[in-house]
Amino acid sequence: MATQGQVITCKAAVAYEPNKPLVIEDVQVAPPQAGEVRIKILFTALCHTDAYTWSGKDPEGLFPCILGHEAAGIVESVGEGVTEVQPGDHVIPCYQAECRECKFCKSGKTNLCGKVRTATGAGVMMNDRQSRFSVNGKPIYHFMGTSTFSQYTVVHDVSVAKIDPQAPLDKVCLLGCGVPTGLGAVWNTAKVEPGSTVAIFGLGTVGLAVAEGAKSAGASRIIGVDIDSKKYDIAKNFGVTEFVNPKDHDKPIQQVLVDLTDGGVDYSFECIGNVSVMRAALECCHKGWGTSVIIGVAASGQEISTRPFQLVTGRVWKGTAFGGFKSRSQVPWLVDKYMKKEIKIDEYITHNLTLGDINKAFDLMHEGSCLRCVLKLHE
Ligand SMILES: NC(=O)c1ccc[n+]([C@@H]2O[C@H](COP(=O)([O-])OP(=O)(O)OC[C@H]3O[C@@H](n4cnc5c(N)ncnc54)[C@H](O)[C@@H]3O)[C@@H](O)[C@H]2O)c1
Ligand SMILES: N[C@@H](CCC(=O)N[C@@H](CSCO)C(=O)NCC(=O)O)C(=O)O
Ligand SMILES: [Zn+2]
Ligand SMILES: [Zn+2]
Repeated sequence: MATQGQVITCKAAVAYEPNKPLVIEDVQVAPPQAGEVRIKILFTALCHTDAYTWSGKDPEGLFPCILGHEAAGIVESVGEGVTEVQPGDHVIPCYQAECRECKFCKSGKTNLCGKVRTATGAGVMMNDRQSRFSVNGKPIYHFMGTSTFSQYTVVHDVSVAKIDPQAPLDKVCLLGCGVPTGLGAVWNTAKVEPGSTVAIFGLGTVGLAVAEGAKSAGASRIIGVDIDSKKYDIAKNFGVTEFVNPKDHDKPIQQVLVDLTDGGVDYSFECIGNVSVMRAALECCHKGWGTSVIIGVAASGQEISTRPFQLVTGRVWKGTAFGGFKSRSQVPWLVDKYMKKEIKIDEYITHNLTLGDINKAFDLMHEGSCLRCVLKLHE
């Protein structure tokens, strides 16, 4: 192809400083080096974690950078030694890598991968610890190893899932983060059994995907907890059977749930990123076996606490990244499940805009009516 081996100049949204509007720039994207893949990003959604890093509260946040990690595109070119994808392949970039060689991958105990994590946390590529992005010669940091708010991006080959070319990229881009995270938190991390009682704190995309996963796992009661009562109408379509607004109660929310469920829920999920809610989510679990899964990302400096007695008496506190899914192996499987209509995606997409509207898309994210906004990157 004409662009292979060449620097590509394209449009990208650059975050120069925390909370300052993103700037659509002409960005130079260097060719992929050994073990790297350059992807033409066609569609990207916004996730709450992009807003979190942009806010300046992420201890790994680096500026200037190109945010974005929930996307789909087509491989433009590959670097030396890349064997598993080739130009023209349809792919989803994966912020959680899967190398199949490191001690994490080999352990069989986790979906975390250690191969490129130090580089992705430092906003650079492994090979030369440099960025492939620049504006007028000045480097721009990568983000989460994906940087999908750009018409072209460079990622490590261990961070690319090759998917069915028939799958609509404007939909399956959501399988880059929020939907798998919620489904996997239920299926892989908690392993919810049929008949279980479940509480979900926060009914955004992640919480609704937890509801969808819990329904498919056969949970008998799925209690949604949100401070925005408007969420209940939409949440019913994802499997939520009861709704509780903490603002309607004088008692602590954990007590409300314990009273509602004869001693507590079997499983709870925190899908907000609020450490007080994380405590409530643990403490609303049933004595002896209740398990609480932390999904929300809390700001730098925030810490969780509870009485150790809560754990001594059998409650279990867990966390999950990308729902425990092994990215390169299981994202294609999730795409196939969507194609067979076994999981929802379209229902999470409430807005469609273009890259030029990205600041408006972030504004929308803070409105209760927006679940996922998908941006089209090319005309
Ligand atoms: N662990 C992971 O791998 C992973 C992956 C994706 C997202 N996340 C994180 O998950 C969280 C949720 O993401 P999202 O995109 O669904 O966010 P979102 O903002 O769309 O949803 C959050 C919901 O929580 C509700 N809420 C806020 N404060 C509340 C409170 N005190 N009590 C009850 N409800 C409250 C809001 O009304 C909203 O409905 C974020 O922190 C995000 O960074 C983690
Ligand atoms: N740099 C952040 C990390 C935040 C975090 O926990 N990220 C999740 C994914 S959120 C996707 O929307 C994750 O996968 N964590 C595991 C990892 O980063 O290796 C911070 O320090 O707060
Ligand atoms: Zn995300
Ligand atoms: Zn690995």
